[in-house]
Amino acid sequence: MTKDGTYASPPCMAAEVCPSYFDPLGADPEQGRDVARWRRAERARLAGLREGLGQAGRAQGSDRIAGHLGRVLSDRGVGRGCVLSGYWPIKGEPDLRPALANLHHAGVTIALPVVETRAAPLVFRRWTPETKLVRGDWNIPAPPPEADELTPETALAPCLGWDKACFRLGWGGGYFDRTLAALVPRPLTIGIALFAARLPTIFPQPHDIPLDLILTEDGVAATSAEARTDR
Ligand SMILES: Nc1nc2c(c(=O)[nH]1)N(C=O)[C@@H](CNc1ccc(C(=O)N[C@@H](CCC(=O)O)C(=O)O)cc1)CN2
Ligand SMILES: Nc1ncnc2c1ncn2[C@@H]1O[C@H](COP(=O)(O)OP(=O)(O)OP(=O)(O)O)[C@@H](O)[C@H]1O
Repeated sequence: MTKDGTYASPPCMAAEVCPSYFDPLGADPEQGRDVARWRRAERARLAGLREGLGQAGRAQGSDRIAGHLGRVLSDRGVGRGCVLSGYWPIKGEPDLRPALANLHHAGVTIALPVVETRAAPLVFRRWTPETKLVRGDWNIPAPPPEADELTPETALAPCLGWDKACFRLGWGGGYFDRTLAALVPRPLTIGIALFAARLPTIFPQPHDIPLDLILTEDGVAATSAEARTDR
């Protein structure tokens, strides 16, 4: 608004046409249920796709992603003294454990995500190749409760599916979205995915937070900055 009480540009009336337009909590609950059902089916399909690659196919993909990851991190100045969170692979997720060990030896502090409270943000705890992991929620190996709690500046997020706007489909707990919503400042988030797991859209819901970039065996497949200029 200008000093004389007029608007510098005409007011936008979109909220009067569709009251939910500016209200992130105004999403249609029925549509939300349809999306949740569709996501469950897609998770099963995408997990099957990964399964179908076999051990050797998945290992090849992991090695290629690890190669690209090294470059992406050094391009963005992630190195000695930085805190990076990885993940311990489950259910055919790309296995970046050798890359995490190499980063540790290069002086990067590595953390792993831990579900300490259900339906709450993840906690990140320090990992080194010597850390004895314990079985956490969903049987995911995680550092023990006495490992140092860290705040990652860069976070790797394994994706079952992804879209060009950098939205991620995970295992359905909503953990990464809750975590990114709570972390200030938000870490640089790198989705780790197979190129074939690309979806035209994940039908983003109000709680979904886009990642900064998606890294696949073919290299950087999407970036948030690119998604913004696409609009
Ligand atoms: N390797 C790895 N570690 C990770 C993640 C990951 O995606 N991969 N996570 C990334 O976030 C967190 C764990 N994510 C989880 C996601 C879902 C459920 C779970 O209980 N899923 C239910 C379905 C939930 C629902 O549909 O509401 C289930 O399958 O029974 C548990 C943990 C932290 N660690
Ligand atoms: N910030 C949030 N606050 C409260 N609930 C949330 C939040 N983010 C996600 N959720 C809940 O989590 C549920 C699952 O979310 P979604 O389908 O996006 O999971 P996902 O990203 O695939 O899972 P994950 O991150 O665990 O791998 C949603 O239905 C939503 O109710």
